[in-house]
Amino acid sequence: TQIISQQIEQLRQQLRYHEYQYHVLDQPQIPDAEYDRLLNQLKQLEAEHPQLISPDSPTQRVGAKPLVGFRQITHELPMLSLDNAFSDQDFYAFERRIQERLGRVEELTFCCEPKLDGLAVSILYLNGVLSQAATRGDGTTGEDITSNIRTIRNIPLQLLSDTPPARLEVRGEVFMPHQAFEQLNQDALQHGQKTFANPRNAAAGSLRQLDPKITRQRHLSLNAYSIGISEGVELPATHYARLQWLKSLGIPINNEIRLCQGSAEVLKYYQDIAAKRDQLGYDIDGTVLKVNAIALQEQLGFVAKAPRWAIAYKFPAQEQLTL
Ligand SMILES: Cc1ccc2cc(C(N)=O)cc(O)c2n1
Repeated sequence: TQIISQQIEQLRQQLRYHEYQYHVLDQPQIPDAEYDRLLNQLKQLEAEHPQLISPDSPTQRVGAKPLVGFRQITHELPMLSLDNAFSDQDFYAFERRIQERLGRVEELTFCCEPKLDGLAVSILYLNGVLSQAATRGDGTTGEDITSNIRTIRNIPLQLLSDTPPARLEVRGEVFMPHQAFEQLNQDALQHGQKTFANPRNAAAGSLRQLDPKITRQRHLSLNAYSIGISEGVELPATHYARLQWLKSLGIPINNEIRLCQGSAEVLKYYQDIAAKRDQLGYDIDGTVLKVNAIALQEQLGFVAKAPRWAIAYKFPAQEQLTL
């Protein structure tokens, strides 16, 4: 069965390539019917040779049996939330704080993207194979939703690289496009089931299904927005380049991501996205604006979320008594 296993491996590579062309580049090379034919051919071969089935085969998307509950997963790196700006003034103040902290004057480059209104997830690839996925949860601990994440068609079960990193944690937003949301609520109405108030709730409800066969029917989508853990790879020096790198591995990123030089371009981007908000086909609730250079990100670090309801009122520094 050496020939058979070669046939199976060749079909798997073909299917992964076409999934990448369709879901990541939005440039399918073959009609859907041809893709389905290849997938059915692989299913047939695997059915005849079950010992050759592997979890990263494109046929292994629909998870196993329903879970009885979700395992907890602790994120090695906390998944952070973002501070908010509500006006141009807030953005100018944000940029000024950064410049002061960096002691710089020249313009900053920002990586700008729409802020998807879904829910944040963490997906771990071990040697290029999708091994574990979790919800953001409270930022430190989330729920294991691996079997549900595997059913999302634009998430690759295996990275498109011959030399994948030993460990790569992809962070991104899972969302339900408007078309899928309308379809889901229509079906729910016809079957006397509860409808969802908005795509975000629908995505959350679909990801927290115990039965992956239900999640699979919900037509969710992922857009990656950052890298968590990475081991065994030299990452690019800017956020934008890292997102392009993820895309080259077969991880879908949003196609409205742009680099902007200085605050004027950033605020123009914000207006551009606001203007096209209703044509995107999915819900967004703003934009996310990040300093592009990773070295500057590391220099700036994070501010632990101090409570807004408490303040320490300090005494003036005491003059050190010289004895
Ligand atoms: C660091 C971080 C945290 C949450 C995020 C959330 C989104 C989003 N909802 O699209 C995009 C980002 O670039 C994010 N980046």
